[in-house]
Amino acid sequence: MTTRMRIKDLVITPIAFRDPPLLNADGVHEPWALRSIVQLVTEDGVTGLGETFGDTLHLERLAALRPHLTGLSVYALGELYEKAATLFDHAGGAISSFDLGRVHAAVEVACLDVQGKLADRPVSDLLGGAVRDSVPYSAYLFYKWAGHPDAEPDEWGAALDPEGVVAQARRMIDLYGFGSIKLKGGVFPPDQEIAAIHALREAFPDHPLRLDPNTAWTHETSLEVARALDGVLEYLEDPTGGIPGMARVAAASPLPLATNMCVVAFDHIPPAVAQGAVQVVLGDHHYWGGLTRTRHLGTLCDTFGLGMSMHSNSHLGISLAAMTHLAAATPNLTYACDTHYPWSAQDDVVRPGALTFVDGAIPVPTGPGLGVELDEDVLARLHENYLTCGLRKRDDTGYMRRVNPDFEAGLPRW
Ligand SMILES: O=C([O-])[C@@H](O)[C@@H](O)[C@H](O)[C@@H](O)C(=O)[O-]
Ligand SMILES: [Mg+2]
Repeated sequence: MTTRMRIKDLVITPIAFRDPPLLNADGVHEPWALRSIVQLVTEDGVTGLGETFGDTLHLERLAALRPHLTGLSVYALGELYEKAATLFDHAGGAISSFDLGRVHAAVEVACLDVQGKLADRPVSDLLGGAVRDSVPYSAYLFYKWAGHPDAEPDEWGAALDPEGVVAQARRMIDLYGFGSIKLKGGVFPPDQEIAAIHALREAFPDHPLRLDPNTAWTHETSLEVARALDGVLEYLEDPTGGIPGMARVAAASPLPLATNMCVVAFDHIPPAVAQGAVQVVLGDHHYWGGLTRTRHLGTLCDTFGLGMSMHSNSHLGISLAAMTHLAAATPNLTYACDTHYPWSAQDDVVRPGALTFVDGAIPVPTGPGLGVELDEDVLARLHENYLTCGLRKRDDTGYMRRVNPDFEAGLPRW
């Protein structure tokens, strides 16, 4: 094996970037979002990039895996998975499939970036080849405060009622050209969120719409909302919790149900399919063990007649590039992908130019690997933010409670 293929080191840099006060069922986003940037270096000095979570437990797992990567081929993805599974005792139940997937994904994406660079091919080619030249994303709207407490209002302003939500949609669509819209719900009583969806429908008659309350509703409320928005939404995302709960709603819902909460690992698929719990799975390579495994998820969704869409959390451009290659190579990705990118674009670690929205879609990068370059100066600045911001784990509920001590976190809320 040539040294070009063998892993010498994995450099993991935790970072923090500005995040607006976006509201959700758990609370509100803190002023900083955590992430980490992965640089996988081969013995010959080829570097592969990855972007992953930044919470302490995940960073500790990556640090524990790091010495076991030395000498491994960047092509040995099966061996990589087995090493991580053994190290964290997946068979003995010490780590869930979901958490193992998170760890594996962090390294796998960087391996694919190296593979692409060695072969002088884009990552989409390594995943079976792009079936589309560009990947559509949706405008991901959030109820939000005008600014963080004790800070100036941000450029997006407040969105706390249907008018505010429509104004946010208009700004985001003017800036990026998105052709479909998702509203993060679970924040206000359901009738207010139904009113916001109707306002969006009136303002944007041709945009497919989605609503995602992150399990804030009971079975009865979920069905009431599904019936009220029948013919208005393309799907309803995670109205209630758990596979059996979703199955109960799905049995009577006129709308298809989607999830990124009750089906997040391969072992969730058999019960979800057997119970008819969901009609659309939102894949996410950061959860599902990387790009190759999420591409396999696409095939499984196709096999079982499930639609496929893509989930997002706060992220930067390395993740956006990876998502774009994956979505480009997944034929049955039947919906525009979610992305938080407009909320964090100002702080990107990727040099400008490789990823640009055109009419709400990202043209698939054609350069070798992920096709993006790291800006080391921005990385250093965001790492400094991490060192000084004091956050080590996302805590939307704790932050909300510091502002509003009466906030009740229990779900379902309505
Ligand atoms: O960023 C948020 O507040 C979202 O609610 C995120 O945490 C979810 O994971 C996600 O976007 C979703 O679709 O559920
Ligand atoms: Mg969701």
